[in-house]
Amino acid sequence: MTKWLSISDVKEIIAATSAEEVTASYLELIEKSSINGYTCTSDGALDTAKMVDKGEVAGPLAGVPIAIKDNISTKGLATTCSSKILEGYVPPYDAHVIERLKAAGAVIIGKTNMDEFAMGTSTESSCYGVTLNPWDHERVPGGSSGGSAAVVAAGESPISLGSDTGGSVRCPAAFCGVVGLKPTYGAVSRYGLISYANSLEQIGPMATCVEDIAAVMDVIGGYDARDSTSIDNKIDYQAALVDDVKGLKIGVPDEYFGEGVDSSTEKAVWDAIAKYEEMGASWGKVSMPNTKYALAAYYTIAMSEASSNLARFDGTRYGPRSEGENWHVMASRTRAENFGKEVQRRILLGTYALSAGYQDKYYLKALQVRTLVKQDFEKAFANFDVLMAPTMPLPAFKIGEKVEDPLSQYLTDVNTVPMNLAGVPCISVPCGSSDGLPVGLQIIGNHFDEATLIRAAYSFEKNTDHHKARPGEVA
Ligand SMILES: NC(=O)C[C@H](N)C(=O)O
Repeated sequence: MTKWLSISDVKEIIAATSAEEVTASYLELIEKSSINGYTCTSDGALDTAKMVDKGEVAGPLAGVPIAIKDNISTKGLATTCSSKILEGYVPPYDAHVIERLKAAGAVIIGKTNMDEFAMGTSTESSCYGVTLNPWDHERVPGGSSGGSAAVVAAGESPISLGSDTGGSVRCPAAFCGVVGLKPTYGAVSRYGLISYANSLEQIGPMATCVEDIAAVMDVIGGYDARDSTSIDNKIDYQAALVDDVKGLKIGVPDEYFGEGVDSSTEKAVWDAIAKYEEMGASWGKVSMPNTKYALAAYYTIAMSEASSNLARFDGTRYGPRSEGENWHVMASRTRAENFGKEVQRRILLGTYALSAGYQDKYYLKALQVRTLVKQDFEKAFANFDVLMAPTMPLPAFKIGEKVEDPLSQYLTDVNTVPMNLAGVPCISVPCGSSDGLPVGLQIIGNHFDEATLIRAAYSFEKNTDHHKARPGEVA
């Protein structure tokens, strides 16, 4: 079996052999892997595949393996958010997206490594250790869904799910040279996604091609009453797979090409925009003046929400418990001993931002900035169909390079956090390289206009070869 299969390749191989053989060969690849992309594999994967072969399970993804980020609840399969505090936690229920995938016949092959509680841009804060970037084992795969991107880039799963709070799907997709979509806020149910910052995050797919992104979205997208922010706005993702961008109006925001953007990254993105022009689209500059405040607002809001969401991990209900003479001592010891450094930093900063006397100064200010950022997008979409920018300002950095200086790591999120503040959809597609490392083109759309995003991304793929680049075998 060849590596780096698309969903249609997998289906062809299943037809010629069996779903069981396909699943078994992926499990074998995972077993031999040297990138530390998975936190565990699923014991039930082969059973599901056998059921597909017997015709007991059918659906659009019948027999197709999918890797799942470790913060998405999977019934009977450990879900730890790559944190010691959830060691041994096995959810008694499936997240909405998992229910949908199972009903579509997909084979949940395993859980993927991530930054602890999705807090990071490198997967280095995982309690399981970093995942290696398949393009260069000395570099990070991006984060926080680093495992989900790396296993697709390494050919260890055809597709995967990540979650994106401030770039967590798009950043690793860009760093690993795969496609990653963050849907409109409310397009995919968050039921069963362990919350980090719930007003910002969405579950999104990763794959080697746009076609597969659309196929997964058709399964996981749509309304779910169990998530109060789910919106009933059904999109036909696969119908948007049309190779035609004639007349498409592209806005290019200057603010996304600012200080610190790597020159080869910038060139790859401009080359992509020139390609769109050649394909019949037009482009113009657009100003998004509040972009410069987005990063500070994002981190204030994300940390505030995290400090509240993570209060539930206190040793009472799940995970390990430290000894203590009363509940308070037990809970604080459990938290101090089992949350990692980055998570503790964010809980402290978030608690501070929400505390009496500071709330107006930080949290409420950040919410006001959030409104301004949203207005920038509204104005831009009055004149343009999509916006384009580099997903990340630089290619994958070295493991350890930004560990001691968390601010320098936060700064790498400049181009991805505004979309989470605004709730708009965006996709990262491979568009070239910088020093042999993949570069991602970020295409941003208006609320619930995933169809235009998919059409733009698909057309690019049909007219270029960037998405076919694969990491060499790195020793
Ligand atoms: N979760 C994310 O989307 C990643 C972002 N870098 C953060 O740490 O918040």
